[in-house]
Amino acid sequence: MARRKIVAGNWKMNKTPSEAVALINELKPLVANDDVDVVFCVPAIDIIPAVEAAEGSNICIGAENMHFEESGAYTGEISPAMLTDAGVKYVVLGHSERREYFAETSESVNKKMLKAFEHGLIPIMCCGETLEQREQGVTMDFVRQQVKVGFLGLTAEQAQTAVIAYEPIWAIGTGEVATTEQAEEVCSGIRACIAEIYDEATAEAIRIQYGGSVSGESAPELFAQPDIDGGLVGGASLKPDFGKIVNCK
Ligand SMILES: O=C(CO)COP(=O)(O)O
Repeated sequence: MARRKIVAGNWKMNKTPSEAVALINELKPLVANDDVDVVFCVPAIDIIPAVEAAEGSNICIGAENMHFEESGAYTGEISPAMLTDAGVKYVVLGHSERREYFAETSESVNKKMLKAFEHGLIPIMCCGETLEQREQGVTMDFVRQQVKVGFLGLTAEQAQTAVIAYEPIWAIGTGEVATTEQAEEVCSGIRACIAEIYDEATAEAIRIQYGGSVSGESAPELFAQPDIDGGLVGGASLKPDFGKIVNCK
């Protein structure tokens, strides 16, 4: 069965609640497409107005992070139940910016992956190498390790519904998009890794996105690759260009 494409915007730390509503209203008609899963991952404070603004459209709202505990003394954090109660369907986990600036590790990402599934949230787990790692030729080893640890303890059934976003760190926000060959090579390697951990059926089902300077111009070729099932889009998800990315053929 063909995998359904999934195009997600990662707004990062952009847009106030009122700006979020305005942007969703602006982009709603541009991203209307029932053949693709369209997700807007927004800052925590934007979630409730974003869910309301997206109601009746094909847009699902995602979060950019969550804590791995149910509740408790974790000042400033957001729990999985808070997300689901607010109408969130997806959650980005282990983005390289969180790994770099907020000390996230593959182990903490794994705890979050397990907790997300307990709450029926679909995780979009990010992985990807630095420029230095690419130059040293260790990209695939590094990404495989991120995936293996991130997926520890997940059942095949859970793994099949998870989304992995391959985001080479050197391509994020730099305007330097990976070549189609580089992106496909790693995404197919990730799929092979899932087949090793689980089985072919799980590898065939899991959706793998590419992220890193995706634009309306670069998306068609990237998304046409056999192992790339859509994208996780930063900067361009805040603009009408996101409509082109969602609708690219
Ligand atoms: O980090 C990204 C999405 O999570 C990619 O960001 P850009 O599309 O701005 O490069």
